[in-house]
Amino acid sequence: MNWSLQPSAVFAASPVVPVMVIKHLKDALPMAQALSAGGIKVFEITLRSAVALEAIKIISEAMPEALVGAGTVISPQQYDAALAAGAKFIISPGATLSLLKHAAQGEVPLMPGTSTPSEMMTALELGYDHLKFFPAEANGGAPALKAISAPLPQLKFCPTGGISPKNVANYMALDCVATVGGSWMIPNEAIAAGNWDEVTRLTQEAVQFVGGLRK
Ligand SMILES: O=C[C@H](O)COP(=O)(O)O
Ligand SMILES: CC(=O)C(=O)O
Repeated sequence: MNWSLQPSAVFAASPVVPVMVIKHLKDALPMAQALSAGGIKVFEITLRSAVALEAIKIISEAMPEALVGAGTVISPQQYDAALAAGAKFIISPGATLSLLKHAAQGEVPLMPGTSTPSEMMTALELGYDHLKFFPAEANGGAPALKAISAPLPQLKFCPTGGISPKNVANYMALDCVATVGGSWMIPNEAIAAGNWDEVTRLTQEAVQFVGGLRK
């Protein structure tokens, strides 16, 4: 890999990676600023909305110090589009061979989503050792990740999907976990109401709590 940034730097940047769904472009900057005010330095903007690429561009330009990446990238074409929009890293819910091979030749790191030993071994064979464990809770949560990762100690994970203050400590207790992804600090009601102070408050709480659980 000849990436401009190491995935380990993305995992190290914040104890929590906010999984952002931006439906309206007007929310892009206020959401990123509210998260930043709460202590977040890394942003995963999911390509789940029509304005996502534009949101990546706006936030990257306005906050050059921020590590702005794209999530829900499921094809080589989307990898290229996110890169062109300014994404510094790419996250996927899955690990197709076409995406793994494409990103291995690309400029920015891909953190593919995996949930089985075979997917993890395929990713490792192609040079990927920083992976997402997705969807974490639905796949058995921290006990499952502990068991799956035991024979694969080379791998580091960012578990995502169903993580909340109630279960996050179970993940952070694992040697293979230094950061988790989630959307609990960006509730839909707060976004709809433009209640960015609430997003900052929840983010501060999350960063302090999860940061305190780092080893
Ligand atoms: O698909 C869901 C995202 O990965 C975030 O998951 P979450 O909303 O359960 O935190
Ligand atoms: C959920 C996830 O991993 C993604 O949307 O990229």
